[in-house]
Amino acid sequence: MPANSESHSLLQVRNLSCQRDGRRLFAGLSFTLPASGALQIEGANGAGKTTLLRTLIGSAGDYDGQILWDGRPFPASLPQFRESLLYIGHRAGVRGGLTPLENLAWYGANRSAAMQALEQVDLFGFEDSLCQNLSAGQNRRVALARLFLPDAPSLWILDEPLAALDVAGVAALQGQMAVHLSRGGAMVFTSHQPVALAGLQGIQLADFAVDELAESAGGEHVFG
Ligand SMILES: Nc1ncnc2c1ncn2[C@@H]1O[C@H](COP(=O)(O)OP(=O)(O)OP(=O)(O)O)[C@@H](O)[C@H]1O
Repeated sequence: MPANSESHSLLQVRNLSCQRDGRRLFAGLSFTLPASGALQIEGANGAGKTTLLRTLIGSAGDYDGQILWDGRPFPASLPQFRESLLYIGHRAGVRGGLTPLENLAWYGANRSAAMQALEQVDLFGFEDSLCQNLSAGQNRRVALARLFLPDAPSLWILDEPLAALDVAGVAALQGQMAVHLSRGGAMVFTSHQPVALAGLQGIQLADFAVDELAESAGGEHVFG
């Protein structure tokens, strides 16, 4: 089946536009993300990357255009979409008053799976420390450990996953992203840094900004 066929697409975005505080962040944004597709959203600070991700996960309903999951539009498909979604936001969702093991348990991981995931992100020995006593990079690793759990959901939406990671952490994450894609998973993420990932496609949000002189419509992009 061709990667860009309607039936094979996981996430479809059609003519998406969004504004905040009277300012249009992006307009005419269309893309299709199939299984094994990876898309990096790029743009300057304040360009609207986080707003776009929050729109894609169904947390911001004030947009124009259409978002479809598995061929069915939001909001009707949101329950099925959320079953397939692993979202790690800017603030990473790590509870400081819990340990790394307890944080992963909160997401449903058993002790054995959580320990293996924490080892993968090089947090062995820190599993019982309170996260509020760990560094920024270690807390980011706790959040990212969810990507190393078995049976991770098929769609990853990640806001700045590389932020605060050291060189080894970036390499480990890129490796796990490649594994996920090889298993038929898909991902959309923001990053100000280049990400080494075969087949990775990119969108510059500035290309979808609207100014007073010209409305840019980027056309349909198919990634995978
Ligand atoms: N709820 C909101 N109310 C008003 N303005 C908002 C809201 N959310 C975002 N904005 C504005 O929209 C713009 C885009 O914000 P966003 O966080 O999406 O940018 P970003 O591209 O992710 O930036 P960065 O690279 O700095 O993280 C900013 O100017 C921000 O102030």
